[in-house]
Amino acid sequence: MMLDLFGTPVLPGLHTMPDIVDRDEERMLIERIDATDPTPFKFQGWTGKRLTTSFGWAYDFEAGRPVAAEPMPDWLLPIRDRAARFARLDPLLLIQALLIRYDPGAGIGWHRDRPVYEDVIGISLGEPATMRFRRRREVGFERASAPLVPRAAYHLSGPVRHDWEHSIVEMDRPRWSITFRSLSAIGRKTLPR
Ligand SMILES: O=C(O)CCC(=O)C(=O)O
Ligand SMILES: [Fe+2]
Repeated sequence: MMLDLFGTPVLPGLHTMPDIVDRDEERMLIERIDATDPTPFKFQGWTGKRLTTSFGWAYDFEAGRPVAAEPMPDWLLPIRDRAARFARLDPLLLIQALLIRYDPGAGIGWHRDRPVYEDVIGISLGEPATMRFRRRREVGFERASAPLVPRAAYHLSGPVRHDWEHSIVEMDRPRWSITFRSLSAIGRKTLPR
């Protein structure tokens, strides 16, 4: 994380916590993610190298809307509860889980998460990575970055979630992530019940 002289996060709304899972849990979660048979992210005929499985809700990028997905499996619920405690949220508010496997050569391009979602809490597994952030300014972009430490959690809320875009550069070695999301006010109006 970028810090100023007083150790204050430069990106308001970004919070991190080391070791939200231990090494045994990391191994278990990676096996579980792989066992869900994650599928390539598809968008407008383009197939990405990033493999994903969604629980709770999935965002259908082709249709441009959220669709219901399988409920979160039992093995994921204690992890969701831990993520919620870290973010100081009621675990039941985390209605979506996205499991991602980044094979070598896979990354994620510049984006903001869909507006139907509010809080984003991520857990990094496998290879260390860097999350890059940028925000448009009158001239060019303001930029920042934060390390994604294996087994650590990050929470994107407020300005870093709404005003900044984020991306992860392609890596040579595999990384997995689990992200949990709560609904936004827009999402509460949009999602079918
Ligand atoms: O892999 C990660 O930690 C981030 C994934 C991400 O930005 C997303 O799914 O929107
Ligand atoms: Fe994202």
